[in-house]
Amino acid sequence: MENRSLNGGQAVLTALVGLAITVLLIALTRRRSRNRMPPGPWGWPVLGCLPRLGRLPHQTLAKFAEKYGPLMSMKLGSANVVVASSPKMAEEFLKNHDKIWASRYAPTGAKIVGYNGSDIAFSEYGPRWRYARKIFMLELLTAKRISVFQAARKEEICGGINDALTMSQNGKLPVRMDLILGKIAGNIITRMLMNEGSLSEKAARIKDSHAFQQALRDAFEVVTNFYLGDYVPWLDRFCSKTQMYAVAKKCDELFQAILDDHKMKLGTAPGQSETVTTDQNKVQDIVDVLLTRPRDGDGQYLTEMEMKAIILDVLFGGTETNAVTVEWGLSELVRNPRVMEKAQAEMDSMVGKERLVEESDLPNLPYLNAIVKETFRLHPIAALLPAHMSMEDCEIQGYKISAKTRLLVNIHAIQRDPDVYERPLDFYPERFLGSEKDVHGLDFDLLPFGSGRRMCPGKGLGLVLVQYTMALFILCCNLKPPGNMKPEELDMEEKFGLSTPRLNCLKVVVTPRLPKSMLRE
Ligand code: HEM
Repeated sequence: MENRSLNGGQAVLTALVGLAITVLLIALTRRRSRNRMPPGPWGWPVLGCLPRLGRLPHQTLAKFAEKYGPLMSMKLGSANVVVASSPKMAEEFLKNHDKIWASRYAPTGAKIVGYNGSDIAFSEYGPRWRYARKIFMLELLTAKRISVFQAARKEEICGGINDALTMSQNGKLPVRMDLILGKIAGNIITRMLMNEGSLSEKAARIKDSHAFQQALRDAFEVVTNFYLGDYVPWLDRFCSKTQMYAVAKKCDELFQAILDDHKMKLGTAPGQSETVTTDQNKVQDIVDVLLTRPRDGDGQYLTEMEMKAIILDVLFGGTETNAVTVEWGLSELVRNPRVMEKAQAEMDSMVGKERLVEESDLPNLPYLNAIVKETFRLHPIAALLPAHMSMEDCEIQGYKISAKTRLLVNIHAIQRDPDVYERPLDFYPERFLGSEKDVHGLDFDLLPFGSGRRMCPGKGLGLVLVQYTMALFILCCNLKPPGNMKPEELDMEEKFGLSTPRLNCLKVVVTPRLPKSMLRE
């Protein structure tokens, strides 16, 4: 009897000890995961995972995510980096914890060319960034200003198509579309910045000069090129920055000349707009607006340096993005004649062949819009969003991520997620017909412009540029691969960078669908 009650007591004791150990283990596991970074791939000493990223880091990171999950962490050099690779994770960072992650990591090249973080794209989150971004969105790129330059866009795109047709000699010769599209986008954006009517001869020469185009290309390279000091800061002193400073100086001289020219015409200095009389009938370009905007109620105004940084943002943001996206879009149409024929049929039935398509036609062209969305999905300009940075510690999915961690959102992986998109690698615009899904930053599985506080402030202009350029090409030309190349043989290899262009430029033969004279209407 005594023995039995002893056994019973032992059993209760054992159960209690077991329970205590279980509770302790659960508590420990929870605590460890609270203090733990998300899982991720191994890295080398000093360089971390950098050598493992390869030529196309967005694709490598997508493969890592298949193994380690949609929230990964790793060291790139000595930098702590987290990578979000699913729509849910993108929403966690860009919506649920947006404020914490709204700062930006600025690479050295961007700091040097971008006036040490005075621009919008690479500046840290703070009052000056908020101020400049507000002006950018509410004063520079208003719907009204975008619409005022409608005729300029049409003229430049028609001019580019005309050039392509002339160069191709009725389909005999292949044409480099990167050059045609780069020129169209560059001309449109510089006209919005520096409208012809407001330029002196000197400034007009600067705008059209080879030196200006070259300086912008060089600056883009400086911002985009890999720089080891951005990842291993103690190696910074051994890396040469001479070239970066030379490019920055060249750009600054050109931007200063543009400002000075406008100032001379307006008779003003920044922050002294009270003295300015502007001709109400003249279309104000972006530089005019920057120079003539009155001081704010609290006495704030943009310094000349900030204005030049904004000019750089407009040139960078508005040119490469548009040209690269349209080049991908046209590549897909060349590779998929079925889609091209369907798009041309829509164009013929909605617009006809007696006139050119107008921007006001765009809402009535659902298939074209689906093509543009599908292009943004398969070929996002920012395959990885430019690195965001956390301003304080942040807990996500039970993982504790420390302040100053860099965030990469893998848009490439998200927009090819087989759980979201059936046959994700196919170019199939029909998937968007009748769907509410759009690119405005609310659908976390389609984020070509990002989302949240850092989302692209040029989305309205960017969309219309891509849609309208595609529309005019679809209406006015036939594009085919050169020689005996079959459409499906066109290579679609990517190059990694701030934008994600084609590795090899698109070369096609171009023939007219409409009389060439219509392009000069
Ligand atoms: C096809 C067109 C375009 C695409 C796909 C595009 C895409 C993007 C993306 C993905 C970002 C980063 C968002 C993030 O970090 O979350 C961005 C930022 C930015 N874009 Fe665009 N963009 C386009 C056109 C434009 C245009 C036309 C402009 C101006 C004229 C512009 C100016 C900017 C600026 C200033 C930023 C930095 C915003 C910030 O950091 O606060 N973009 N864009």
